[in-house]
Amino acid sequence: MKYEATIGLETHVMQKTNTKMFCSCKYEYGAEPNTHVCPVCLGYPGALPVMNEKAIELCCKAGLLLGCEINPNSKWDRKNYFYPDMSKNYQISQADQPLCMGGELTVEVEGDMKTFTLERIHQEENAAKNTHVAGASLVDYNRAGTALMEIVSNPCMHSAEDALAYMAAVKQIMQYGGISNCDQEKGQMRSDVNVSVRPEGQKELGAKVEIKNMNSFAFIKDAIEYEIERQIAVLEAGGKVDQETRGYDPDRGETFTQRTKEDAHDYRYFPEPDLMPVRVSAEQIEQWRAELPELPAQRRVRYVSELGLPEYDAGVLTADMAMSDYFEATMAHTKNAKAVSNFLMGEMMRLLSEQGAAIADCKVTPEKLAEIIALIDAKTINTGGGKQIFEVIFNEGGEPKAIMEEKGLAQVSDDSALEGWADDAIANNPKPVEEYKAGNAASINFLMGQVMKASRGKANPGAVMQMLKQKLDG
Ligand SMILES: Nc1ncnc2c1ncn2[C@@H]1O[C@H](COP(=O)(O)OP(=O)(O)OP(=O)(O)O)[C@@H](O)[C@H]1O
Ligand SMILES: [Mg+2]
Ligand SMILES: [Mg+2]
Repeated sequence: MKYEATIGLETHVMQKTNTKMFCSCKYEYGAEPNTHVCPVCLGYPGALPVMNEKAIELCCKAGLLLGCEINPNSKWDRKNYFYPDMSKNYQISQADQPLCMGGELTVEVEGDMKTFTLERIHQEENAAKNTHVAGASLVDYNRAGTALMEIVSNPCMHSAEDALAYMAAVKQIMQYGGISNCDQEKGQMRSDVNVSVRPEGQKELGAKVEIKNMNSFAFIKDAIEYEIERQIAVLEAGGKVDQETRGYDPDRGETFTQRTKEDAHDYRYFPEPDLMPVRVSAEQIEQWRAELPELPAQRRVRYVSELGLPEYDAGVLTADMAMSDYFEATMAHTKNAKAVSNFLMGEMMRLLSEQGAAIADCKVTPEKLAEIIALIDAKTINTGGGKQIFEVIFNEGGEPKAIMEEKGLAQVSDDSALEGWADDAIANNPKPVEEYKAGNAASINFLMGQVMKASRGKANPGAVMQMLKQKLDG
């Protein structure tokens, strides 16, 4: 029998707010444990929560970026559970009236464009961080109460590849939108992965297994693939898949039972009596919409249609927001988009990856790159000279013109110098000369190479080619 897998993701994203969701404690990653806490986020009796407006703005903007409807009237609920990561014994969340509803995302998966739909995005507060050590569990409440959104997809994905493409797109959009840094190593983006399997053609979805709190894309891929196979094997053996929560063991590449059968009802949600409903006016939504940044997909289209870049370049440049911002900044000082793109995809990416550096710390500023390109366009230096200058500035800093002079990189177009090198190349290489004259046009490239070498890369290649042709053809 053939089976179809179905996947739905609940993606938790920590928003970039200065303070926590319902109190004025700061959140600082890596701070001394339990130093950013107060009666509200520790849940002392009688302490009253106060809503963080910035978090509401970021959640709504995330919704607008993902095509959601913004709910003008959402409300808060308590999700009750007993576990030390939430000392109040409930988490403030949104049950039936979330801030954002619906939404969708179109992404490329292995060459096909696919649209995945969202059920909702709701605002909630984060739980504390538990660390389990031998014989004990340690709790750090610094993270408790920080602003966290949950982006819930519909069960609309069918493979690990779908899920990864979806998550990568969500991450990119959150980063571009300034909603979150989505640093997975810092737990800023974590997903609960829901997987089920059904015989092909069956209408109802199979029982779902939820793998909670996954932050590595690689582990999510492995866990989904393992789980699909496991569930198919259960069905093939005539068994029934239990609805349960499973954990993923990265060392063994397997999932294992954590908790069986747990339903949303078990949490016993009830309305939060200490907070007013959230009212968002139509004017406010329009103002936020107007503030939204351009997304990678929109930038890609613009780079092709307005700047004339190849699709490939546009895709590479927009994949990383910092790279794309650098490209934009350079374009403020030059009109030569292709030259900028070539430098970024070539020298810049090579040097950054060789040195494990970040573009934000790069000594070649957008202004300096534009200046190097201007020197090339004016034929003051050739492209090779430009690359040398780029690398020097990248490593040591400095000014393009000064480095050009210091290294003697100014291009030689002067006829007498070129003529001397061309004559030498012809005299010393009778074989390629003969081949060229016999009709093998490509042989001239060897002679060209000799002249460039003799000039130590400084000859103007166009002028050299012209000079050689004149001598050989004439
Ligand atoms: N049969 C199924 N197979 C795969 N995924 C499913 C299936 N049914 C539901 N899902 C997915 O499971 C997720 C359910 O998330 P939701 O937040 O609504 O409930 P929950 O898991 O009970 O809540 P929470 O984990 O936040 O306490 C959604 O992403 C949905 O797409
Ligand atoms: Mg959920
Ligand atoms: Mg869940």
